[in-house]
Amino acid sequence: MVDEFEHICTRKANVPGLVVMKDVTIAKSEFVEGEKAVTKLQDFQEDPELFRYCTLPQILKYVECFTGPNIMAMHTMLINKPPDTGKKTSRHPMHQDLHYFPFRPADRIVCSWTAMEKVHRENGCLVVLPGSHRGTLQEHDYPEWEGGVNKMYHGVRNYDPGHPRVHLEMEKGDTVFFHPLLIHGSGMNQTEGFRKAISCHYASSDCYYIDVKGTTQENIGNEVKELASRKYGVDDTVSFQDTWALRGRLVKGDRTSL
Ligand SMILES: CCCC(=O)SCCNC(=O)CCNC(=O)[C@H](O)C(C)(C)COP(=O)(O)OP(=O)(O)OC[C@H]1O[C@@H](n2cnc3c(N)ncnc32)[C@H](O)[C@@H]1OP(=O)(O)O
Ligand SMILES: Nc1ncnc2c1ncn2[C@@H]1O[C@H](COP(=O)(O)OP(=O)(O)OP(=O)(O)O)[C@@H](O)[C@H]1O
Ligand SMILES: O=C(O)CCC(=O)C(=O)O
Ligand SMILES: [Fe+2]
Ligand SMILES: [Mg+2]
Repeated sequence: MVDEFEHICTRKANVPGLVVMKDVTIAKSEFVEGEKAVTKLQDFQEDPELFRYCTLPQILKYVECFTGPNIMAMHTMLINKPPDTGKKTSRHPMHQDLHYFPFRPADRIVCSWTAMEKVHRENGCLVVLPGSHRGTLQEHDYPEWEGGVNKMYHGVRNYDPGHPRVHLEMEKGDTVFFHPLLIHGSGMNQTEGFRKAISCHYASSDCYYIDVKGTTQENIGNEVKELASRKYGVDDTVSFQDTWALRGRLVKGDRTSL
C-alpha cells in the first residue's frame, strides 16, 4: 500500500475520484514535488490495492460488531502527515467525524485507523478525549490558528483544553476502532519523516441519510457541495447526501439504504 501511495504521488497511477490533498503551506510554495507534497489521499475507493484495506477480514471482524452484517465503506483516507513547515499546519484540530456525515444512527458508524509505521507524540499520533463518544454532536468551525488551517479541517468550537486526553501511541499495523462522536485530533509532526496511516469509516448500509439544513452540519455540507460543483462541474442538484452515496462501497452483505 505504501508502494501504491508512491505510484499515485508520482502519477504512475491515475485513480478516478481520488482527491490528492497538499498541506496548505506546501500548496502555496512551488518547490515541493511528489509524495513530499501530499498530506492526504481521500476517496481511494476505486484503487483496488488501497481499497483492499477496507475489505481485510481481520478488520471487518471487529467492524461488524458495530455495524451488523450489511457493511459499507463510506470514507477512505491515507494520511501522510508531513514534517511541520513551522506554521503548525500539520496539526489536525480536535473534531468529531460525525460532523462530516449526513447519515445516522451514529452507533452504526465506526472508524478503523491503522498505523502504517510507528506513531508517537513526536510524529503526531492521534489524541482522543475518552468518554466524549457519549456526548452529542457539537458545533464545528475553522480554528483561529495564526499559521493557517487546511481546507475542511474544522474543529469543535468550544474545545476545553482542560479535558483529560489520551495519546494513542501505536506500532506499525496497530489499528484503533473509534466511534464517530469521539473527539480526536492529532498534533504537529516534529520529525523529519512523513507519518503514514490508512483509515476507513464504515457504516451499516441500513443507516439513513438526514437533511443537515438548519443543523450544526450545514456549514460543512455547503463546503462539500461547493467543492463538488467546482471539481466535477456538477450543479446543485447533487446534494451533500449524494456525494456520500456516490463514494460509498458495499464490502459485505446487502446495500439496503445508504
Ligand atoms: C471524517 C472526515 C474528516 C475529514 O475529511 S477532514 C479533511 C477533509 N478535507 C478535505 O476533504 C479537503 C479535500 N481537499 C481538496 O479537495 C483539495 O486538496 C483542495 C483543498 C480543493 C485543493 O485542491 P486543488 O484545487 O487540486 O489544489 P491546487 O494545488 O490547485 O490549489 C488550489 C488552491 O487551493 C489552495 N489549497 C491547496 N491545498 C490546500 C489546503 N490543504 N488547504 C487550503 N487551501 C489549499 C491552493 O493554495 C490554491 O489557492 P490559490 O488559488 O493559490 O489561492
Ligand atoms: N459505534 C462505535 N464504534 C466504535 N466503538 C464504539 C462504538 N460504540 C461503542 N464503542 C466502544 O465500545 C465500548 C463500549 O461502549 P459504551 O458506550 O458501552 O462505553 P463504555 O466506555 O463501555 O462505557 P459504559 O461504562 O457507559 O458502558 C467503548 O469502548 C466504546 O468506545
Ligand atoms: O490521522 C490523523 O491525523 C487524523 C485524521 C482525522 O482524524 C480525520 O481526517 O478525520
Ligand atoms: Fe477524524
Ligand atoms: Mg460499556
